[in-house]
Amino acid sequence: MLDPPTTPFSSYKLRLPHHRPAQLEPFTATSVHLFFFLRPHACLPTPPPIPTQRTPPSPSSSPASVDRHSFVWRAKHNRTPAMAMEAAVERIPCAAGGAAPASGCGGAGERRSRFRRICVYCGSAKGRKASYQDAAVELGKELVEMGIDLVYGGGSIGLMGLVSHAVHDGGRHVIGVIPKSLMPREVTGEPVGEVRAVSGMHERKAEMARFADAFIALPGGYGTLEELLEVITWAQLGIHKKPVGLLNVDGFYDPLLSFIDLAVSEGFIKEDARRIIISAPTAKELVLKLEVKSQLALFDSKYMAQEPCILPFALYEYVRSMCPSMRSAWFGMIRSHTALHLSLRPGSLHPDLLAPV
Ligand SMILES: C/C(=C\CNc1ncnc2c1ncn2[C@@H]1O[C@H](COP(=O)(O)O)[C@@H](O)[C@H]1O)CO
Repeated sequence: MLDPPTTPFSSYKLRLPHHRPAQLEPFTATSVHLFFFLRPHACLPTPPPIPTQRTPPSPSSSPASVDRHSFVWRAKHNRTPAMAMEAAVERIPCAAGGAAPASGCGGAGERRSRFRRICVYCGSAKGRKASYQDAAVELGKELVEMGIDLVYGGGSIGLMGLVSHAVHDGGRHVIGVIPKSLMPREVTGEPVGEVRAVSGMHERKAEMARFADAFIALPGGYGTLEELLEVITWAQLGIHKKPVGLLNVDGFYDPLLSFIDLAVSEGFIKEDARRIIISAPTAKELVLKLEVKSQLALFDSKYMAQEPCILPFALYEYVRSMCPSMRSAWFGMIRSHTALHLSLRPGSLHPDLLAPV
């Protein structure tokens, strides 16, 4: 059973079945997929070989046929649901609501995220509202909490200074990538951490993107928007597969998101390209969503080609086990992510995911 929704997010725990057996739903044939979904990519087993003789997917698979399909898949991987669940729980980051592993969970320096380094784009000004500044510090602390290093545009002015100091003070590594022309202290202030000088703005953006496993934009101005839109465009073109997040502090990015939705409805941006952008109002939620998104991409590339019905069930199991207050956000993400797969196997989406959020 999960804690009531009033509990702070960081204190949610996923209960193992042997902790509260009476309150957990029985394992389903699909529980096993949680294991594969949550595993760090380095540990993923080799995907099953594509059979030479395949039955083509029926145009509308029933849930029963999906269960059968899942059962065959599980048999191939030779794991019981209990083994899978135990292993999966071990791998859930604590801040994501998972049970703390025996080794302990927390403290600066320990990496508990699948991301090694996140690139943060943000204002060289602080903005008018204190909430923007608070969010920059909160994001820095979240990176520390999750054991993630920072790459950013260098310098210590505005929100850039707040986030970089928070990460540096928390003991994580900070890389500032800065063009030589912006290096004078009177332009950008005194940077913390490692400073990498580059010849110009283009090289800077390429370097920042190369170092990062994911991107987050805090509120900012032209510079932030330009960096953000470029990295979204690169994702659209398939230049990278790293997740991109908007920290939508106090609805700062609502007008931009509305504009992008308009561009979708007017036929200038494709639906799936719209889904490149992940947004959340708090750093904790955003980092977690980016983790989920990153897992989705991994799961897709490893398994979807062979087993298109697995993903929706794996995700459903995953979300069901997490913080209730975030379920609707995740269900929305999963629904849109699986839209493509629905067209392959309509019966493969769990009915709960079809309900409005
Ligand atoms: C010329 C101005 C400030 C120069 N200072 C900057 N130092 C470092 N990085 C900067 C600077 N200005 C822009 N950037 C990059 O763009 C983003 C912030 O731009 P915004 O327009 O403030 O949103 C940031 O992510 C940096 O990478 C006077 O403005």
